[in-house]
Amino acid sequence: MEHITLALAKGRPANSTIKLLETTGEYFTDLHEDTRKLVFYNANKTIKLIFVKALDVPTYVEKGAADIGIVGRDNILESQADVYELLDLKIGQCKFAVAGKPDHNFSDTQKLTIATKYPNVAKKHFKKKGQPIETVKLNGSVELAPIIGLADYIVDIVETGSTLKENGLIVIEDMDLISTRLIVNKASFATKSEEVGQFINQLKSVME
Ligand SMILES: Nc1ncnc2c1ncn2[C@@H]1O[C@H](COP(=O)(O)OP(=O)(O)OP(=O)(O)O)[C@@H](O)[C@H]1O
Ligand SMILES: O=P(O)(O)OC[C@H]1O[C@H](OP(=O)(O)OP(=O)(O)O)[C@H](O)[C@@H]1O
Repeated sequence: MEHITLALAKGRPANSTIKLLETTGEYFTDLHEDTRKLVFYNANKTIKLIFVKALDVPTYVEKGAADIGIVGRDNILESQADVYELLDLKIGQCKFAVAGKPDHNFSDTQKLTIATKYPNVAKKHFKKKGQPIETVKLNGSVELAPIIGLADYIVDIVETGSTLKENGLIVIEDMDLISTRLIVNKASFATKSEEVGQFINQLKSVME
């Protein structure tokens, strides 16, 4: 059988994903060592595991540099990559939301400024509503933007809601539900169907 390349998002959900892979019996040499290595192999070298910045995972998969990717749906939506999304790993569950100050009072016709790590997601959401916006791309601490006056609203991830609460913000509108998903390159889905199918079934069997 051909080997498959699996791109895993670095960051918060990585540890749970690795645990899930190990539950299927796949252990990766040196993975738990204190190392800067980014490429790992399972025992019989049928899986090459690469660690990639989360937003790059859909790009690796779309371009075929990885056959399979495991990454948050937030990054899949933001990347707009043309890939198959085949499995919800139910890890890293949160949601996208529009949030702002409780006393927000902006007219619908006014062009709103939205601060976000996810400008494509924000643009798509407000376009559907016919609301003109301008986005300000931030890379973290997004909740600061409405407080400081950098933006009218934010589009960000909400999990427990405590970051919003502690900064005096509220959810104004719920958006998409997010969790860690398995995505597959369209060509690999056809040419490596057996390997890809087996990998997905292994995961499914330990999730039930
Ligand atoms: N409360 C949460 N806040 C942020 N991300 C969450 C949360 N809960 C689950 N997630 C998932 O975890 C992923 C982000 O993890 P993390 O913040 O560690 O990534 P990161 O690599 O630091 O991100 P960045 O590339 O923005 O630096 C998100 O893509 C999302 O799918
Ligand atoms: O609803 P909560 O449980 O409070 O979680 C949501 C917060 O977590 C994320 O930030 P992260 O910790 O990734 O930090 P960041 O500001 O660097 O993006 C997200 O951007 C929110 O700020």
